[in-house]
Amino acid sequence: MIELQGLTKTYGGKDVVSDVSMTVDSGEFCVLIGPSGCGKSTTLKMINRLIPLSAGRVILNGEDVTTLPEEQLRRRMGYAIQSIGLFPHWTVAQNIAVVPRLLGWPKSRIDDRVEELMHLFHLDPDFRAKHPHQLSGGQAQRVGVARALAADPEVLLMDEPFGALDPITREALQAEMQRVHQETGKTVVFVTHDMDEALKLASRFAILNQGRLVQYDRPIELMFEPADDFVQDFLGKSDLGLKLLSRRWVHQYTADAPYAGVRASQGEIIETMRSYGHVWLVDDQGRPEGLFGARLGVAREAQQGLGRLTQVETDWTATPDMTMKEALSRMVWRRVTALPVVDDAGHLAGEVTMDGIMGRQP
Ligand SMILES: Nc1ncnc2c1ncn2[C@@H]1O[C@H](COP(=O)(O)OP(=O)(O)OP(=O)(O)O)[C@@H](O)[C@H]1O
Repeated sequence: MIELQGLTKTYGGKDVVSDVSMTVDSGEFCVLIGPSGCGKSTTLKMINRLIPLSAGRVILNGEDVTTLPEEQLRRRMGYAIQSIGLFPHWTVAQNIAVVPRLLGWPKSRIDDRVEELMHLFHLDPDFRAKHPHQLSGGQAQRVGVARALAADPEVLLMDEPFGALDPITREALQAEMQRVHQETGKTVVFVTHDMDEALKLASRFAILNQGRLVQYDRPIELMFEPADDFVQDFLGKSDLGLKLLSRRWVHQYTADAPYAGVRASQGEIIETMRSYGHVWLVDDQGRPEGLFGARLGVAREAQQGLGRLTQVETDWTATPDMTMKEALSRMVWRRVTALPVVDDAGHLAGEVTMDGIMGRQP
């Protein structure tokens, strides 16, 4: 666990990081994100004292980081950065072993650890003896992260570690990072300005603006309860809403569906529609056949009576295990504000609606 208490950095009389307080719990993947120049890197570098604090404290598992000897600090906090900083004349194995060697580990323990890390990062054993110039960008970055983890630190600090990579390599490394985080359970503090990357990796977002921490929350809370207009605008420019819906399921949003049997009288159907704004017509087996109302562009027509019946076709029903993003896409494509949710037998089991998406926090 890391506690930042009133972290402040002043340059030339101006606070570039101002009174940042937050707690990163053990095993958390915390992403520092915000516009360029908002103080992300400065905050990160103050955590491991690469930049001295102007005010505040950093507490690592109960101990004040400013009182830790340098050597302990390097052991307990791994650090990986975009430009990697591998030593060019050293082999991959020597580069990974930097901190263990500084700590005076015996050679056999170092060799074992290097092997373990190369395996963890899917680096071929042949790479042990290679030099950094013989590696691709992605391989070098893996070595950089492996090096940061070498002494099994309590915390891993990462400053835009994948920023310089092409999109495909970057995605591969993000997936790898996700896996390594799950396998090692490390506490990670990760700086990025890339919202996609943040969403893929973060369990918590720390959003900074002009040196201040404006919100520290889980992604879902950011979406439903942005702390202020800045956060709302910042997130609004990303497709966070859609990304979150891609991780939600239709069964989480399913509500009871207003319906009428095919044999229902016109009066009954109209009455249900008056109450709910739309009504599903189901056949004798309870399978949805048609929809009155809830179709964009026919609302006025529907108000005056039943309006046009929209035939339900299989490609716009939803199933409970479908993502909400897919359900929303079907709604948009079919220009309807409600989709029938059907069970395995095709029976009407409920509905998902545009209002439900807007109003519900599953
Ligand atoms: N050594 C320094 N002296 C003076 N000002 C500095 C120094 N280092 C950083 N700053 C200023 O502090 C502010 C925060 O910088 P920082 O690098 O932490 O931002 P960032 O959020 O990581 O930005 P980016 O996303 O562009 O990397 C910036 O306005 C920067 O100009």
